[in-house]
Amino acid sequence: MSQSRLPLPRIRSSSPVQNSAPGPSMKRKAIPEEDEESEQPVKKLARGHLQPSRTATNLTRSSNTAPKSVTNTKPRAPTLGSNKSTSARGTSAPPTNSARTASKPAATRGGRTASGSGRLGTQRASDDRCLDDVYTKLSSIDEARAADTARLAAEMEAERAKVVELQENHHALSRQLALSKEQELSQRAELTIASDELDKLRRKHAQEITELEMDLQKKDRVVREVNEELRNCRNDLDRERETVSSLKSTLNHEANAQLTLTSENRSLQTQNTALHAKTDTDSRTIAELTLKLETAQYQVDELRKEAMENESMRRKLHNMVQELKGNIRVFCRVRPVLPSDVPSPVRISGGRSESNSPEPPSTEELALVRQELTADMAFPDRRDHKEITLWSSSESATGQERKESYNFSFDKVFEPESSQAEVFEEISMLAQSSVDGYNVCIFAYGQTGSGKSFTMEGGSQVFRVAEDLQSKGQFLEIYNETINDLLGKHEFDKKKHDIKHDPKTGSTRVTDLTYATLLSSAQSRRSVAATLMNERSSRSHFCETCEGCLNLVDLAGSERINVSFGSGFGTGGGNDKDRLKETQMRLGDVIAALGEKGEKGDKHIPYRNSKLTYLLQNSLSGNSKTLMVLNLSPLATHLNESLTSLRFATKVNNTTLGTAKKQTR
Ligand SMILES: Nc1ncnc2c1ncn2[C@@H]1O[C@H](COP(=O)(O)OP(=O)(O)OP(=O)(O)O)[C@@H](O)[C@H]1O
Repeated sequence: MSQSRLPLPRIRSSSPVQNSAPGPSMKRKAIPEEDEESEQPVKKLARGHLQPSRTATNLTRSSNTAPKSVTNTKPRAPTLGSNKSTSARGTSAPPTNSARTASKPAATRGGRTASGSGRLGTQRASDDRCLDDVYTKLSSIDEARAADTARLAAEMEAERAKVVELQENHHALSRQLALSKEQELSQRAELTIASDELDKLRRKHAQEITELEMDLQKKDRVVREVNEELRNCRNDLDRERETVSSLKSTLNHEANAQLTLTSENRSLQTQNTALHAKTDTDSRTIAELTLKLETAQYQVDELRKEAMENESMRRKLHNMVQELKGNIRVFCRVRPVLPSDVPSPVRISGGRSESNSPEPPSTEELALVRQELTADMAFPDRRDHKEITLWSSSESATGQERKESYNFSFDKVFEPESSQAEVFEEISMLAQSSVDGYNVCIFAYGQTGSGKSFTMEGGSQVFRVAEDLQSKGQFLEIYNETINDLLGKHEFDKKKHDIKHDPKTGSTRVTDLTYATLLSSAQSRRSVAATLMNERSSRSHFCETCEGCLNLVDLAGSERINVSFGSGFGTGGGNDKDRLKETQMRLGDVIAALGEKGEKGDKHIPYRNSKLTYLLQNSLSGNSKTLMVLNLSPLATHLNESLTSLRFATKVNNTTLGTAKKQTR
């Protein structure tokens, strides 16, 4: 009963629902759904109708859905009469009495008959009231239903109009669809044709592309070649640019130089103008000077003539002086004490041999040691420097020290402190004679290490005269009675050299000797050997000859040969020693014979006894000027040797060679 009091308007158009099931609640639910379903397609159709420009496919779909929608939304005709079970509620007419009667329950009627009449009457009255109420309600329901029906009819009408409209739309759309299909077909045909054409075009294009690709490859190659060429061109260009830039800089440089030159040129032109003016002045001066010069030249010629006459006079006088001095002269030179003369312990410990002090010796200590080492000698002639005195000390038989003095006098005595220049000063006087055309022989004599070579070669001063004499010279050494060409190709040349004298001219010649200009080349090849006595000892007799003008003789060590060779050399030493000593003796013999000849006049001179004396024959004869330089060691240990040398030199000094003759060529 409570369900019958639900709001009635909501069940007004539920005729299809009436068939379905039992409860009114279900009816209420179904109605809105159906309404919505039936309304939705209509809305859709309306939208579809409003969009007729859709594609053919869309249109087809729309046409498929449209009829369904139409079907669904087709308004149903009222089925009031057809549904018997709902006819009472489906119609709007009020229910009839018969129906009301028929609807009275049978049980109610039977019960009233069976019970009491009072209670039944009451009961019937309330039932009637109820029934009246129901009828009242029913009549209001009927009214509402009638209103609903009218509204539904109106709605149905509207729906029908919509359906008609939709159908029209549908027809229009169908036509449109057909048209579209036709269009589609024609378009498809066109498409096929277009596709064929496209295929053709594709093939054509493919062919064209192939050709183009080939062309492209060709062009690529060309491009590569062109690129390569371009690169080369760029490189060339870079090089050209560099060249251009360097040329530009050169150009700039040159331009600057040109500017400088131009300015210099201008200044030079100015100078030139000034110089021209000066030249004019100078020309005048020159003319004056030329005149003066000519005058001076005349005077010079006059003076030259005078000088030549004076020179001739000088030579005569010089020769006279030399002759007055004697044609054989002797110089004596004492060398200084050398550091090598000082014993090594003294050199290291400074003279205090007992001390191991590494300190070098003081100057005073060294002077003291030197004094101790030096022989007792003096040079008394302080003015002319012609004397030397030596003292020897010995023990007397009584055991007392006995001192003996020895005085010697020579043409010149040089003290240890004498310089090479001083010695040369004196020697050059004689050497000058060779320039004047005399045969000159200068030989150094003395014991080993006494300074012969030093005097003859030191500073090459003597040889300067030789160079003045003649540009060429011969250099030889006599070693073991064999002549060795010092300018030859080998150290000891194999050639046999002979000495040739020309009695007519008084000249001497050695066969197969090499001529040369330099003394140094000869000196380097000289046979020099270290001996026990001397660090640098020449054992050869060294001679230079030049057309018999000047002979410079550096003799081998004299008396000390015994000492130096005796302990210093092994096999063969004795042979050398004997020969050297023999040479000295032969020279002494010749000089002694020359001295005696001076006294006797017909004395035989043994020149041929040695190579050296034979070579020097013309220089040692009465026709030449001879100088013997006696070199002495200052050491006390060499005193005896020094005395022997001094005695030999005195013998030579006392020798008279006669008058020298001038060699004319
Ligand atoms: N006046 C001097 N002043 C300084 N040193 C000298 C002097 N004389 C000689 N000497 C030195 O003494 C050493 C020996 O001299 P040099 O070689 O001239 O002797 P030498 O007589 O030619 O010897 P040898 O006969 O053995 O050839 C050399 O070292 C030389 O320099």
